[in-house]
Amino acid sequence: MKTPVRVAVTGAAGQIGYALLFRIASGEMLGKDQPVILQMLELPMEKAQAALKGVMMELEDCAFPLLAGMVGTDDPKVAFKDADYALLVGAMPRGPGMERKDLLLKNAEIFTVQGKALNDVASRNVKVLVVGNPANTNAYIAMKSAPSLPAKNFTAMLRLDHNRALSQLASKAGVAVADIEKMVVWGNHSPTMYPDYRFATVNGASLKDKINDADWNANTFIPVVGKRGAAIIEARGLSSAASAANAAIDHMRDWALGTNGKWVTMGVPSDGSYGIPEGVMYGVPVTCANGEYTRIEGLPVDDFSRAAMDKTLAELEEERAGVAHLLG
Ligand SMILES: NC(=O)c1ccc[n+]([C@@H]2O[C@H](COP(=O)([O-])OP(=O)(O)OC[C@H]3O[C@@H](n4cnc5c(N)ncnc54)[C@H](O)[C@@H]3O)[C@@H](O)[C@H]2O)c1
Ligand SMILES: O=C(O)C[C@H](O)C(=O)O
Repeated sequence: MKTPVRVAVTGAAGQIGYALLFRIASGEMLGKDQPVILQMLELPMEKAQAALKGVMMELEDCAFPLLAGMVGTDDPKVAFKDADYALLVGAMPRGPGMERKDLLLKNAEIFTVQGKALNDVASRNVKVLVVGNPANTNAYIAMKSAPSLPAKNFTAMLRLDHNRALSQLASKAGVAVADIEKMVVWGNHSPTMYPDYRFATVNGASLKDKINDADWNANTFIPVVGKRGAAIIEARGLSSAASAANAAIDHMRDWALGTNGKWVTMGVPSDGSYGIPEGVMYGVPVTCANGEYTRIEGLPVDDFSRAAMDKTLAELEEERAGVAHLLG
């Protein structure tokens, strides 16, 4: 049996937490031979802590063979202590009348505190995934608040967008999701993201050629994927949870266990390639092996793509400027 690893999850009593924790404890994220210790963070409010207690009781009742321990806390330094993996899900939701800017600032406070706590107490190899919105900028804030951890350890979740794009493409082209390779989603996890299937293949053949519909790409595919989160909220009255948790599992599993050469999308601090300034937390195609991600470099960028990639970059730069004064 392997030594247990420590997995911190924030917002553990929320919707995504409820769809996520049981799958981590059953081995779907890190493998069926990897014991885990769950370190769960919730707000100090009585209701949140009571709900967390209930989730922990249910985890106990599953008698998961891989669940080697559990910690429930309202203290980030307890939740992140020696954490090998940290899934930052908890965030302040947008309330009535709240501007995007207000949301950004409220979350900036949360992710500054959590970034500092990770910096102080987490494993030096901790792999951090930020799910809570605005995910890219929250990840950027956490990264900047943790100067003694490598910047590459901080990532933002674009995988839900990647998976949404795969399903839309599979349905349009009448092919199996599993047969599509080399899909990319560039930029911010927001409606400005740019899902890009120029390089995608199905069983080795070009998917773009097979679909051959530029109008569908610009006027249906890109907006449908970009606005899918809002469509789910409209339909359910709540934001996506099971699919978001599933994407978080996909992201962490691939990062930890590898993709066997398959491209996946991760929001990672830019290395300056593709004209994206260094440090911006931007969705790019990667492969993963041996616990590390490697960007796919050198893809051609045509005029349409340049405009789309710059639009989502401009939004990220605006978000970054909005929180710059908090980051010192
Ligand atoms: N990146 C993505 O693709 C994606 C997809 C879906 C949802 N999301 C985002 O994920 C976040 C969580 O969604 P949800 O549906 O689970 O929300 P939720 O409101 O059901 O749960 C969030 C939980 O986080 C807790 N929380 C808030 N601030 C916290 C803090 N500082 N520390 C610890 N816990 C805290 C709350 O008490 C709550 O229990 C939201 O920001 C949502 O917009 C992102
Ligand atoms: O779109 C949202 O606000 C929720 C979430 O980020 C999603 O993409 O489902």
